[in-house]
Amino acid sequence: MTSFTEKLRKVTDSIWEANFNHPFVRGIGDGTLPLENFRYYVMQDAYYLSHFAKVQALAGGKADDLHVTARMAFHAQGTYEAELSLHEKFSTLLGITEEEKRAFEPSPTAYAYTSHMYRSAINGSLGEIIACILPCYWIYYEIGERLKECKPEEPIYQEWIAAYGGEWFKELVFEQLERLDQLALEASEKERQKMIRHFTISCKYELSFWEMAYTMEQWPDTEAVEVQ
Ligand SMILES: Cc1ncc(CN)c(N)n1
Repeated sequence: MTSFTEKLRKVTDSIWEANFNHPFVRGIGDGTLPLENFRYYVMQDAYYLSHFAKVQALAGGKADDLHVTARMAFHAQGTYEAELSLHEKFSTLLGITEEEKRAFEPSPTAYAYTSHMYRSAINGSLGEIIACILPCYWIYYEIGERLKECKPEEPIYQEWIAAYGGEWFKELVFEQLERLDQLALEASEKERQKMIRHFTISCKYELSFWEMAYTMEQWPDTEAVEVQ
């Protein structure tokens, strides 16, 4: 029998392919991505991850089972210790200054994606939240697997690939896949439909996030807007 997560993967396959083929992702693999774009990405992604960790913790608060609460807290800690510390390291290597960090503003896409996750965390069940945050785990895991054999010259890109192609990340991804399959079995049809919707929107936001970094997205220049 096809599992719920296998179905999710299948119905969103074209969005996944667009993620894999995005020039930002390909550019990490072959080393052609300008560091300026990666620098922009690191700053926006640090913002994204700091909210992702909070949503993981909020999901833990929705669990009936204390073991799941503890696991979600562990996942939030992993986001903080592993992923955000990697970004700290990249920030130093890329010369991102304290002043730049203070002046930082989330881009429209980073703001919208994190808002989408909070929406599921406030209104949704544990299953809905996991469905919403799963693309964040799963798409990066598959990208890590696909780029594993690539040898970009840039050491920062090598390290990024090694992080998402690593065993620690794989275990977390598979744990969440199993969890969501179990929650989907226990859920009503209406809840499963919401899970599919949250998951699909997040897959699209993952794609938008690459595009955001590739174009170094900015908010509209309000100076240029004439007030009538
Ligand atoms: C936007 C985004 N999505 C997923 C990941 C991988 N946790 C990430 N670092 N950033």
